[in-house]
Amino acid sequence: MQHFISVHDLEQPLAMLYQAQKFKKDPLMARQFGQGKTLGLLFFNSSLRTRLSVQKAALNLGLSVMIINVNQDSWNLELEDGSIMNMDRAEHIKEAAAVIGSYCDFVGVRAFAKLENRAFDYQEVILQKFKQYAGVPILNLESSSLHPLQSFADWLTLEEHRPKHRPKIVVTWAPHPKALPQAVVNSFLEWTPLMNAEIVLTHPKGYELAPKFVQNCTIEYNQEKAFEGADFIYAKNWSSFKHYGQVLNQDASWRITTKKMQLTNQAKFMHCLPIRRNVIAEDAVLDSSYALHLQQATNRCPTAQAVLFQLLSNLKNNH
Ligand SMILES: NCCC[C@H](NC(=O)CCC(=O)O)C(=O)O
Ligand SMILES: NC(=O)OP(=O)(O)O
Repeated sequence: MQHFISVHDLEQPLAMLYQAQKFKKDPLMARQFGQGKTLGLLFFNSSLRTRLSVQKAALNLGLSVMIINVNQDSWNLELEDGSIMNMDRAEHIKEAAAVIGSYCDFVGVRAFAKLENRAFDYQEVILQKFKQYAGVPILNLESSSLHPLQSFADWLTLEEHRPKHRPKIVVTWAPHPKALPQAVVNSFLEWTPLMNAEIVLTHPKGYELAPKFVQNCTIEYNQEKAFEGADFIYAKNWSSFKHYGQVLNQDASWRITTKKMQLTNQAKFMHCLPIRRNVIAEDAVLDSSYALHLQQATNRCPTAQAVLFQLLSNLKNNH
């Protein structure tokens, strides 16, 4: 694995899962593996879990970590080729990526969708330019359209709670006041073929996702019907893909409640966090024994560690 941009970069997904399970049991089992190597982490957007879990995973492997909040701590970056840079952007991504690549052995990048121009967002311009100009492996810390580190932690969490039968996983849209990216839900759907489960996606009309992400799931517009017999409820808000970046409704009847959870097969509740309480899901759901959101967050460490371990192994083999 040279880069970790999406699930498609995994050469042996099951081996990665086992590696994450091993790191969960014994986080320091390879504590010198990364000695002398440096991981750079670049954030164009806010983060709590990704920032801390990747840092923790790196420290467990003996890596050095450097973090920068781009646009706040450093210079505003120009992304367009050939632009005349006489406005507010002081540095071009070509130079910035090359410089960072010369200081770091690999680089993690978080750059959310701006939700203004669908084609631009889905081309993953920032990530691709880093890949092109940094000259080192790139790690996706949530890009415009994908969040593979989250999906990997979700997969580990699902495996820890897998019922004896083939589970039914329902991915449900839930209301939110702001326009959010589609990255988490796209990415989760992209990882579901690894999960040996029936996947049902439920959302209001107008919230259809990009066709390439919904090939392995059934779409059910009636949320209550979708919940019947579910073993896992994965809640997430996203803004419209079709009417790109728009909030089409904030219909509170889509909120996850204990009453709705009773329609399921004693389903576990999942969310990637951060979550707005009593908007996406009510307190009683988040404070219940069937809520897995904190376990998902915990699992961000061993899964990130497995990814870093694999990238490091590849680096070492190539030198
Ligand atoms: N990394 C996990 C999710 C990040 C982002 N959520 C947010 O921006 C929530 C912000 C808010 O609730 O105001 C998203 O949906 O992609
Ligand atoms: N779930 C997740 O990626 O959280 P952060 O946005 O806080 O990193």
